[in-house]
Amino acid sequence: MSFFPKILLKPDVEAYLRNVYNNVELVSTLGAVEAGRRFDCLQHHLAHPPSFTTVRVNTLVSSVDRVKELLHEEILKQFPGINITILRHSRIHDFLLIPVIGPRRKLTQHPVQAIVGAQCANAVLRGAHVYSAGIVSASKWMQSENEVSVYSDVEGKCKRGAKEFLGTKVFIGNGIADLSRKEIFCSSIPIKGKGIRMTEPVYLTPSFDGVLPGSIFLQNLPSAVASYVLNPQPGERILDMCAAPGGKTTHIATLMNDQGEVIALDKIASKVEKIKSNASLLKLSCIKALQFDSTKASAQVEDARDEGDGPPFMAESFDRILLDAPCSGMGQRPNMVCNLSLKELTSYQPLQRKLFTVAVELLKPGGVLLYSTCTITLSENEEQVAWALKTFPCLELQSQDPHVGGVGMPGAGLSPDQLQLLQRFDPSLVELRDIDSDTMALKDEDVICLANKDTIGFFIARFIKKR
Ligand SMILES: C[S@@+](CC[C@H](N)C(=O)[O-])C[C@H]1O[C@@H](n2cnc3c(N)ncnc32)[C@H](O)[C@@H]1O
Repeated sequence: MSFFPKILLKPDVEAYLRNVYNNVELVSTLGAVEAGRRFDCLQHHLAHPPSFTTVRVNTLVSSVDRVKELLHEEILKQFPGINITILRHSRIHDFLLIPVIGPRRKLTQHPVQAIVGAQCANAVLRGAHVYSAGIVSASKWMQSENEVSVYSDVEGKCKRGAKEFLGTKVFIGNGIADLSRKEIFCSSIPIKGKGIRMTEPVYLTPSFDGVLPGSIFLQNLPSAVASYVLNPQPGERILDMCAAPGGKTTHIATLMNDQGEVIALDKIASKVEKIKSNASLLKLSCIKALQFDSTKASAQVEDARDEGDGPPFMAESFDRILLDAPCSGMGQRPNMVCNLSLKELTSYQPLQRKLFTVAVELLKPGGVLLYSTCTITLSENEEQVAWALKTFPCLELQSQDPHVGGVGMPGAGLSPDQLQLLQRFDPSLVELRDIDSDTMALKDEDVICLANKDTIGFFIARFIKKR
């Protein structure tokens, strides 16, 4: 049983990513040893959660300081006696940072064990309890109210209902069973709801499920940076081409003071419902969420509808466009095991280019196009920027404000000046360290600096369409 693993990747995927992080341009800048060290760091960090839980405050209904006070009270309720300081981000004004304490290496493990699926384990590492559907196996004597040690079945090899599991498992914390083994596996009706209440997770993260609904939105820091960099203004017409579940859509609408029009498209109907419910929960009325394939969102002149309707839309009809593209998602954390094949990992570039081409058509001259992904490959990030600049002479790469992440990664033939304009959040740049009370004794600016770096992997490029 390993306690502190690196992300488990398919061998050809690992080799592909190793090559990305050891590409000729990068190695000539950093040296082979440093490039190798960073790749090791990356693999480690991807398996672990970011060092902060980040919360966006809905500033249209609550003040950031009031929410900070209320969340502080909530954390004291959840973790009595543990002092966790909440910090306001100095540049992302509606953002609160809550340190994630861990990994806590000294927890005692109990004889009663439960094995959960890797997805469920990822959620537990970010503060969730264990839902009964996520439990794959449990000790044969597990009764409700037992103290249970919970493990992730990282390789997905445990048989549902097994009484014992001798394969690879990773300890993720202790909890109290809400149900017995019999209730979980022998019930004639599907069991829903909590199965184990986590009392001692390896990573101590408050659960904000159902806390201050409508006033807060859990969001990764780079996602909030993307909305700020887009810089939407009240009264503008904005297109969010790949919008579900609406994290950035709702942030954009909030930054516009709910004035103007944010058109949020997503290809999948059920996901569009999620955008609508998030918009309604956050009391935002300027969002219009529609199911549509954004690769078809640019109208030929003859099939364009009247302005205001759509899609498809008239060319050059949006002030700003967000293309938060479908991607391989390799920046997501924590991710102890990644089942993505190399074929899938490398399959996104053509779709991203199709969407990008539509975005350029729909953008007004002088308008801003923001391209982002939550992945770390060159092919979906810097290579796409190099392609865009070559394919669309009307586009100019612009600097970003705020720029709190790193710069672009060498390897796609971009100049050093161009790389400076890109914003890459790359966990490979973060030193390996545990977060404990020493971290909380750091100066605020050092904590914010850590929070800016120790995030999910993410990429942002901002373009302007020349007049
Ligand atoms: C990275 S997620 C978007 C996250 C979202 N922007 C947010 O901040 O909450 C990408 C989304 O693109 C959607 N998508 C994929 N292909 C699409 C297409 N051709 N047209 C519209 N949406 C698409 C997926 O359904 C998925 O919800």
